[in-house]
Amino acid sequence: MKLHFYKYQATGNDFVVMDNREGKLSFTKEQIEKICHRKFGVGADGLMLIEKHPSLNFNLEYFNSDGSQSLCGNGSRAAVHFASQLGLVNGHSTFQAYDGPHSAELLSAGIIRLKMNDVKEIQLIGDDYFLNTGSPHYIRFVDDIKQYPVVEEGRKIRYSNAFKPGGTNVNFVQLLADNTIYVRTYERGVEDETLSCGTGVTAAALAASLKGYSSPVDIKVIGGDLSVEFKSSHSGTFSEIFLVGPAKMVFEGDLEL
Ligand SMILES: N[C@@H](CCC[C@H](N)C(=O)O)C(=O)O
Repeated sequence: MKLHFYKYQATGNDFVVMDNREGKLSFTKEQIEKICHRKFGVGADGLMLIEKHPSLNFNLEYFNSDGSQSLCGNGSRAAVHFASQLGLVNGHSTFQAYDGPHSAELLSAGIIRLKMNDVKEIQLIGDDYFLNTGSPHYIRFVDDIKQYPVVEEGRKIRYSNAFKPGGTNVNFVQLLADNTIYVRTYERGVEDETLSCGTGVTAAALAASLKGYSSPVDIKVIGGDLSVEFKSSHSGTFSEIFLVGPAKMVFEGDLEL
């Protein structure tokens, strides 16, 4: 079976994207693993299908490279860019994702401003934090982020009893000057460090607000720069959360399954 695909990257988080508006595509876990495999397939952190939705601009089905599903912030930004290339949206868009409906704006120079769903609580676990920004995220603040053993330490927390059976993504965050943070993420479903994680940097920015950082927080990841805007309440909830950053189509082609 020959399938047409588009390859996207959003601050280095990379995705295979397919147009499934005719509803003919569906993949097994093994097929998703093969498409996303960096030696035997196209290679990607995740696979996205853009589908019709009865009332919103489109439906987004997101799969991690192991076939599991969750909300992907960077993937959602890339999907909005792709939907605009397909002519499904013009500037402002609405779509259904894993955690519910979202809206987004396509700003100039391929920057997408994605509205995230409200966050109702941040749990304190020792000196660390846990919250859900559409996907579950554990946050640990560290001093020397560039040297930190992200995969080794991330894997321990991801598979720890506290987060069974679903597991969690794990973010290591260094507080920098000028309201800026550096984030490195171990991603569940990829089971490795990725170059960027949108829901992860969103969680990191909200946790950084508990340490005095204010909206918008500027974020550095291995794959580039992002920012997160939000409003916080005295009761510890967050609303009006936006993830802002670039997404780019890298190439398109046909793959054989
Ligand atoms: N890369 C994503 C997160 C994708 C989902 C995550 N791996 C999970 O399963 O929780 C992002 O940009 O948010």
